[in-house]
Amino acid sequence: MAHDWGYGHHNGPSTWSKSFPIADGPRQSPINIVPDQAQHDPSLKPLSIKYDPSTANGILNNGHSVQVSFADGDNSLTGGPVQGTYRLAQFHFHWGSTDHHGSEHTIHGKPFAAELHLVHWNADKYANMAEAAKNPDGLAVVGVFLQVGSSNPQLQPVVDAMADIQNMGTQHTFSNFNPSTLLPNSLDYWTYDGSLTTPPLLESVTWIVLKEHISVSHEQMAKFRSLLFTKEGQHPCHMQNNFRPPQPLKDRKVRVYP
Ligand SMILES: NS(=O)(=O)c1c(F)c(F)c(-n2cc(CC3CCCCC3)nn2)c(F)c1F
Ligand SMILES: [Zn+2]
Repeated sequence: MAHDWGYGHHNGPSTWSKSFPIADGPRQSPINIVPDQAQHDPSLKPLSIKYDPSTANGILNNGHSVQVSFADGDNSLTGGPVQGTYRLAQFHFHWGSTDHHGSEHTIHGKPFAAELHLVHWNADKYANMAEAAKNPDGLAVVGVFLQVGSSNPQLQPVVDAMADIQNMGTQHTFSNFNPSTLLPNSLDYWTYDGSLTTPPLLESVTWIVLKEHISVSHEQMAKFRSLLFTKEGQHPCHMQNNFRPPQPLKDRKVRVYP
């Protein structure tokens, strides 16, 4: 069944529950994070992230975001709230039509201009990403807020590659890129049990949202918004506001490290 979900008036987040009833489930993402209500937990560990830049193997406009994928390799997320080793599959972004909104998670109800998601799957327990995504401990996504300010040179290779993937369905080679250059200095985080923020909205994600943001310039954000939701030849529709709003916390607690 071809899904035509998107972020428009007729196929956006408020319509997703029609095809994906889990949209109203008990552990949906994103959420609003209230720092003073987050709980300390002595069992939480520091995050350990090690990536191999040689495994970057392409950049894609999938009609929902810009995504850089990685070949299976020595890209590990360990420690933090997770047990075992999670392997990086891809990273992508969500952003707004202005610099004042666009992130998926919010802090005290405040959105950032954009949010980077580094998607990892539990390689100790599952054979691949698709298998992992069907299990409650299958995925771990690191979320990093982007705040508009000075230009971020570490983002520039991704921004430059956008010229080659303007239309939905286009991809380009993208190699020798180390996504840890996109991480802030501090790996302090909030964590909670959640879901994919796009259909199929599977409730298989341990979310790890970093407290420290990275910078992005207004001009770099304009390049994100130059991407298109639409295919070549279709009436062009700029890729922006590709974020799901915060979902009910329900019976969940947010924990904080340290
Ligand atoms: N915003 S998010 O929550 O970080 C986020 C993710 F974590 C994802 F894993 C995906 N995702 C979706 C698939 C198809 C798989 C197809 C097989 C079944 C699982 C999904 N690949 N990656 C995704 F699109 C996304 F937006
Ligand atoms: Zn995402």
